[in-house]
Amino acid sequence: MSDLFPLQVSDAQVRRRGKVLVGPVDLTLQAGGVTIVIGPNGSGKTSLLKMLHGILRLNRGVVKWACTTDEAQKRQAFVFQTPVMLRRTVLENLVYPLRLLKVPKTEAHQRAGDWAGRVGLGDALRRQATVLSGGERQKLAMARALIRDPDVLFLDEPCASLDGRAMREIETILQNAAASGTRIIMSTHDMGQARRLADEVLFILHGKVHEFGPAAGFFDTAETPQARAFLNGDIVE
Ligand SMILES: Nc1ncnc2c1ncn2[C@@H]1O[C@H](COP(=O)(O)OP(=O)(O)OP(=O)(O)O)[C@@H](O)[C@H]1O
Repeated sequence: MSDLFPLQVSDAQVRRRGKVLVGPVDLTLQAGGVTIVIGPNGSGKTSLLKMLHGILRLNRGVVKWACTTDEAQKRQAFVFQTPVMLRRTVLENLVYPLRLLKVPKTEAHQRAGDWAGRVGLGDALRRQATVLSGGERQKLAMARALIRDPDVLFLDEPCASLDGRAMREIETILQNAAASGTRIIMSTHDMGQARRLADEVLFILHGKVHEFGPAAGFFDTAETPQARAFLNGDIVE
C-alpha cells in the first residue's frame, strides 16, 4: 500500500457566500501521531478538518496526499461532533460500513462484536442506537469509524458535552488507535485534553494557521502573543 503522507496543503482556501471559512493555508503534515487543532470559537477548526478530509470544495489552492485522492479518501474517516446514527441497533450500525465494503456477513458480525467490546458497548449490541447516551453514541461513532481500519481519523470536538468518564474512555480509544498506527487529526476546546493527547498542535485564528509545531514547545513556549493569550484563557479576537 502506498503512503498517504506527507499531506501537503498549498494556498488552500474555502469561501462560502463571500466569507472565508478557512485559508489560505500552507501546511505539511507528516505520518504518525496526534495533531490537535485548537483556536477560538469560529476560528475555522471544523472547516479546516473538513477541508483536509476533502468534503469542502476548495475555492483556491490544493490539498494533496502522497497517494491518489481516491485512495486517500477510502483510507480516512471522520467523526463529527454530533454523530448521526442509523435508526437501528448498535450491531447494525457497526456492520453497515463493513457491508458497504463487501465484507462477508459472518466476518462483519465478528468484527462488529469485537469493536463493540473494545469501546465498552459489548453488552449494548442489541440496543437501538438512538436511545444511547451522548457518551455511548460517541463511542459507537468512534467504533464505526475505526472498524474500517482507517489510516487517518479526523475528529471534530468528539468530547464536547461529555462527562469525565466518557471523555476518559474516548481518549483511551484514541490513544490505542494512535498506538496501532492510525494518524489522528482532531479539534478540541479542552486544553487539558489537548495537553493529554497532542504530539503536535495547530493553532488556528481567523481561518489561518497561526502556529504549528510540537506540542511540548507550544504549551511551554508558544511563539505568538495570541497563542499565549489563548492558552492563558484570555479572549482572543
Ligand atoms: N456554510 C457556511 N456558510 C457561511 N459561513 C459559515 C459556514 N460554515 C461555517 N461558517 C462560518 O465560518 C467560520 C468558521 O467556522 P468553523 O465552524 O469552521 O469554526 P470553528 O473554529 O470550528 O468554530 P467552533 O469552535 O465554534 O466550533 C465561522 O465564522 C462560521 O460561522
